[in-house]
Amino acid sequence: MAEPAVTVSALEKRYGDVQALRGVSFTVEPGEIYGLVGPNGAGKTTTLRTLSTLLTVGDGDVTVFGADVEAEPNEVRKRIRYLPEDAGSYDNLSGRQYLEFVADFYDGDPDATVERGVEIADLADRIESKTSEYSKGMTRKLLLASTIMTEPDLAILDEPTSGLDVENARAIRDIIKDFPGANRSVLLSSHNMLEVQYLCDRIGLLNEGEIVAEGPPEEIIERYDAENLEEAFLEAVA
Ligand SMILES: Nc1ncnc2c1ncn2[C@@H]1O[C@H](COP(=O)(O)OP(=O)(O)OP(=O)(O)O)[C@@H](O)[C@H]1O
Repeated sequence: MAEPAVTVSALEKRYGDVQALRGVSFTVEPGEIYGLVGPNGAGKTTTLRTLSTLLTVGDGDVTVFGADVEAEPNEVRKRIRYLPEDAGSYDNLSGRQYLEFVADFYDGDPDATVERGVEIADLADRIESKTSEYSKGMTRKLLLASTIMTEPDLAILDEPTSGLDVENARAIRDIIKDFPGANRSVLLSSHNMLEVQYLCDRIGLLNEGEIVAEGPPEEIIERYDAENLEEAFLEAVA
């Protein structure tokens, strides 16, 4: 079997007195969209930031394509791109200039990378406008495009559609759904149950630092004899 994109094993994390993660374990397979879903404060961002090598591992083991995030962070960084929930672009650059700026950090033909980004962002001639003039939805599309235009093996996306209207959220979801290939994976977080049901091959329901249920969304719904994922979540934490 192919090496997992991600393995998280018994991950614990504490911030002072707050126990944010209490033994979280899951894997993400190549080609898979995996969603961590749960309420505010469940530990989603903490998990994603640990995988992205931005936080130390408290306890447990975390690997990305077989590389340990603490022992080999540079190996991990070569394979991933991380889009934080609160990411911004540079106000004085146009959308295209921002994509050019990002493309220069990565291998590959920068022109081809930028063209891919322009196509993914799908902002028509507004790609030439300064990003300070973008709406929230336009900015998010640009940032998502800049994240996946470099074709990382693993895209880690924190709340990719948070705060967006229905149309922009749908556009972002479609971009994400189109991204994985045989060897490319997506790990995303969301508190939107409908979103993960639409997007994800498998999900982990995270609550108070623990995964309370895991599997394909339909299987979880069936397991709890629920109408939808929201109801299944409430059953799982009851
Ligand atoms: N830098 C920090 N210092 C102290 N506590 C923190 C810090 N970052 C997160 N926490 C705490 O850790 C827990 C998990 O937070 P985290 O941000 O990982 O949750 P989340 O599921 O991403 O939430 P949200 O959906 O609101 O973004 C929360 O109790 C939070 O208050």
